[in-house]
Amino acid sequence: MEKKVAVLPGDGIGPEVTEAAVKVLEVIAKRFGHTFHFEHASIGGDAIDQHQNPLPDETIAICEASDAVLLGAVGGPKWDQNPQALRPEKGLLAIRKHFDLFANLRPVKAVPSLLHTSPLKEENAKEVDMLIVRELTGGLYFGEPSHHTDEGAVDTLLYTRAEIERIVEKSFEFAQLRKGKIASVDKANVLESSKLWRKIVDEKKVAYPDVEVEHMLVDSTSMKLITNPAAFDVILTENMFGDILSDEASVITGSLGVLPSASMRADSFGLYEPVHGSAPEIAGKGIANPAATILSAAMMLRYSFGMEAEAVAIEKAVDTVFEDGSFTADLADSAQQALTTQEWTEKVINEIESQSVSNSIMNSYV
Ligand SMILES: NC(=O)c1ccc[n+]([C@@H]2O[C@H](COP(=O)([O-])OP(=O)(O)OC[C@H]3O[C@@H](n4cnc5c(N)ncnc54)[C@H](O)[C@@H]3O)[C@@H](O)[C@H]2O)c1
Ligand SMILES: CC(C)[C@H](C(=O)O)[C@@H](O)C(=O)O
Ligand SMILES: [Mg+2]
Repeated sequence: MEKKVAVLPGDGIGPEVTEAAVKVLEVIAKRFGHTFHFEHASIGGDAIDQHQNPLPDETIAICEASDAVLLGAVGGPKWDQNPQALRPEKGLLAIRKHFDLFANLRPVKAVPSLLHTSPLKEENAKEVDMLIVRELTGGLYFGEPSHHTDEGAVDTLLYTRAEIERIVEKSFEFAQLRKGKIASVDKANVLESSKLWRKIVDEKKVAYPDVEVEHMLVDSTSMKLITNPAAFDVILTENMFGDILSDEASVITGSLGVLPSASMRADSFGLYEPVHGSAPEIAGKGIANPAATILSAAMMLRYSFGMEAEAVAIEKAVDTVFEDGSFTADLADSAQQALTTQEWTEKVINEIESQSVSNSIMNSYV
């Protein structure tokens, strides 16, 4: 297959981790006989510096001409004092909105070889396998009015029925493919938008009798994520709650550096990015963990290109490298044992290449 991928490295560690993921995708292309065309474009602070715009038209055009987008991260102290329209984060919100990427999938799965780094007791963490389905193009992030003066400030939490219905349906579809359990997380004891959210979840669940639904409040959910994370299958929630709960859930698995994400719309086009940000304090040192971006690339292969075997090849290689005890600094026991971003990526690449050898040996016996 031939596919076009727009690569938006962004800021901080973004360029380091996207470079790693592109290298892995190139190896996958070679091993499985595909052609991936990569076109790089700017977003975030990088785009502000070059074009005075966190999401230039040229970047949108490159993404529109692509089958999927791979993004690193945006933001950093350099742009923190900029006016709102020139904040790197605006570029990220704008690209999500422009492409109508309403469904943000954030899988959180315990990796046995990382459990030593989790602050949770091993018996609590080891069975964790959840999918956070976060609404991504509505809610507080986009509601108008939204502005501030020195005397006051306003943000607006707005959800339309249609916006809620489509994310609720997505979460039911995913629950049917998993353990059939949804925790729909809201703040219906206070927020009007959450009351409508609950009503729509209840309406929709009639069509999915095989799925069990529990409504949960976001405050106690954040506690249960720590005390009993294995109890969750699909967590369905709105934009802001999903942002916070996914960073919290990353702690269970050991590091924010291993959590991937996919942002999808109704068709197969998607944007793939790590859950983490631009980590400015470690940027340029070559020590960032590229696993989250490499695993996001695997999600791209699965959801945008329908390449399941290729996605599994990456996921297996990442697991094997962790099992071998190879870690970047965020997960290593000591600085001496830590691999650089490049060294760790090379291990994943070698692993994929050795899978190819064992597969061809297998094939020669069939
Ligand atoms: N999707 C995105 O582009 C995105 C997401 C979150 C934050 N941000 C932006 O990133 C900037 C920094 O935000 P922050 O510090 O709150 O969050 P962050 O996710 O960048 O970092 C949080 C912590 O995790 C560590 N970390 C994150 N990714 C890592 C990796 N791959 N390897 C090793 N360690 C890693 C960092 O060093 C830091 O200690 C802000 O400007 C924020 O707006 C962007
Ligand atoms: C950078 C920020 C706008 C973004 C968000 O809140 O969605 C980030 O935290 C994320 O999780 O992707
Ligand atoms: Mg976040």
